[in-house]
Amino acid sequence: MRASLIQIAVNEDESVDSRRQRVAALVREQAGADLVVLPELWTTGAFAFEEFGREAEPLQGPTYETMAKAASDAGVWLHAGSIPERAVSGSGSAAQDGTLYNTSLLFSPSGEPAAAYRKIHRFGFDKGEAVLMGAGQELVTVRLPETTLGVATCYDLRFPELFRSLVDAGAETLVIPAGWPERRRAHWTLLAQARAVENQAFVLACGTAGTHAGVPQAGHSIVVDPWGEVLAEAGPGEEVLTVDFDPAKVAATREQFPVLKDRVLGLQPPRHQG
Ligand SMILES: NC(=O)CCC(=O)C(=O)O
Repeated sequence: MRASLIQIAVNEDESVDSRRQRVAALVREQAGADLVVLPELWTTGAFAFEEFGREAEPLQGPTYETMAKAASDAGVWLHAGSIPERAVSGSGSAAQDGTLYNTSLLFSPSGEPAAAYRKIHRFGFDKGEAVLMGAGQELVTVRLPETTLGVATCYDLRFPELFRSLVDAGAETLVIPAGWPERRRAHWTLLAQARAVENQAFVLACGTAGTHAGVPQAGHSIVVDPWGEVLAEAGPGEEVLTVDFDPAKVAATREQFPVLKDRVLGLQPPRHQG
């Protein structure tokens, strides 16, 4: 299976619409890949909080339309990264009208919508995304012919229980678009490898490059196999990271080294001693 991770540079000197058209052209260039992955909030930048409201789109807005077409032109499964979504009536079970979400869009090779995932863990503690956006409530997996994707976004990477739930739901390839800052790059690489090893799954983690809102981005998109080996890693700048991998390695690793079968669930809470 061939995956291309497009590590987009998100700089303020490019308009959202120009970037959208430029990214669509990059997706089209990936014809021949099975899966193409874009980063988190690449229209605005994940740290450009003031842009979230200004650039928010309904689920089926301009980014959706442009990316659906790019997926079908290229004939690829496309994880189109995430957009600032402004929810409208009927756009999701728990959605409130007008609420913003950090929503990932996935398309089939014919440009049909395959899934939408609203980021569950919002970053920023008591500011930024954490206060501007609503939290997603639903896990998302997507069945491809070769593998089952489990979807998460950026800060979600720090929450291992989310990934274990995705694995319990059948995920074999964990896809993580991100806008991860340079100053925590060591965490990015370490956590991507940890999620691969503990879940015996492929991890495809696609970040942004460039600098927006004064926050230099880490780049260094990474693909890790179920044994924790790094199959490919990007540099700091804009880059298309292409990797061939064998999805059957997930089942083989889980069979040869069956740690997931040794999980002990439902432990008793500690008793007070002394
Ligand atoms: N956009 C994000 O979720 C940033 C996450 C981050 O910077 C971190 O976890 O560290």
